[in-house]
Amino acid sequence: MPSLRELAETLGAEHLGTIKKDQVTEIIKKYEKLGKPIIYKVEGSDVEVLSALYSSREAVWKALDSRSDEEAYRKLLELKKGELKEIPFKFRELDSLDSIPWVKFYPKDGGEYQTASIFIACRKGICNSSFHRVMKLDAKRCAVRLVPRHLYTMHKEAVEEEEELPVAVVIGAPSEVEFASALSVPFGTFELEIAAGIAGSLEIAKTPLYSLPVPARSAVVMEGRLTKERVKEGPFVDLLHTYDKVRDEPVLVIDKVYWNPSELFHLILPGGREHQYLMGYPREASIWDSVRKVVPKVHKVRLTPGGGMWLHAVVSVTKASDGDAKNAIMAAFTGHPSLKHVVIVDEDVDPDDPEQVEWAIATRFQAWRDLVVVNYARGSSLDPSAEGYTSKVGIDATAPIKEKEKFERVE
Ligand SMILES: C/C(=C\C(=O)O)CCOP(=O)(O)O
Ligand SMILES: [Mn+2]
Repeated sequence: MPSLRELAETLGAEHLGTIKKDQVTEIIKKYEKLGKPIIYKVEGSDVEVLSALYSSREAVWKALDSRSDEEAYRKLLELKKGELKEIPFKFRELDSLDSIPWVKFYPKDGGEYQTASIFIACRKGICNSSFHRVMKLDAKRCAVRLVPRHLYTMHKEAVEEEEELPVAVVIGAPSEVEFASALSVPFGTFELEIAAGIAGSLEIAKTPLYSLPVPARSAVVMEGRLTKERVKEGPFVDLLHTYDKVRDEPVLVIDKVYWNPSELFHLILPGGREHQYLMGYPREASIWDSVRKVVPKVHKVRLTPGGGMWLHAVVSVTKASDGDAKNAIMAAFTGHPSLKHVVIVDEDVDPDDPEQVEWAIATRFQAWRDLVVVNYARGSSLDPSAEGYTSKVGIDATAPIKEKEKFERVE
């Protein structure tokens, strides 16, 4: 399993030296457009940082040691458990939270944040690894956004039993760990074992205070406790490039901060390409898996950038019967419950080309026949237009099978 440093160097990372905190956002944005990873330091910290790593589809393939979407999707979907090999904990202790880089990425963000922070917690025999953004409150305390999934449940149960939840926060973990921690696997499946399955095996070390398993080849590990205390977290620019609202979220009290200087710390630009690929790519895999069960062939699944690689998908398929496209719409919504709008196109339309997709809607779609609307569905917490429920829309922009000639795209 290559470390983030090895992967970044393979992808031709550019070394930038030290940059000022208020330049971080602009610089990452610039290099994401170029599809080039960068290695740098942020003023005030000795920790070496990596950004713009997953800023192209090819970089994601490389990270997952794959040569196509199908190969990468299969690795993410297999959910095969691999061996966790324990080695000694060799990190060096840092003075405080202030020794690592913290960045306020956008003017109205609620504070300085960590964005590549993976939380590892174990409780009652179940371990979990998942991404959660962290907002710094002071030298010992942070606020953590717990989207209602597994860590949220573990913390809720701990609070109900009047306990705190010990956690390890890992930053700069190998790619397989990052992608596995962005997956939506059943509760009880430990994402680090899935990362080990993707990579073959995974070296882990147990943290000194709480004995939590962390990837040994990571840059920073923090040990702390998720408490019952709540504070305002946010606003914070999310995948959709809007300010996610302020919520009351749990306080994380930090006990120890450790550093492994041979690995690279990771800062992900909120709402940037890397954020979209890391969160969206596993959901593409899940849509692909769901749709391929109901149509003869799925050619491409694209969670499109305008929808934050989260709310909008275009899927190209080969149909066996004309009703297949409607089933593909329903399958896509099942594969990714946060999906809001999906367009199904034929194999002659490229989902990567918005003009071709629009052409398919213009020439092959009739709303009375091809529009699927599902009201009062569960949508994404990120959608500022949703009020409790979401309306989901599916567009069947495929041509009738028997009339291919009439709908031919003439080049
Ligand atoms: C992907 C999410 C946050 C982010 O990375 O900004 C969480 C959104 O989860 P929903 O289930 O769509 O509410
Ligand atoms: Mn989980």
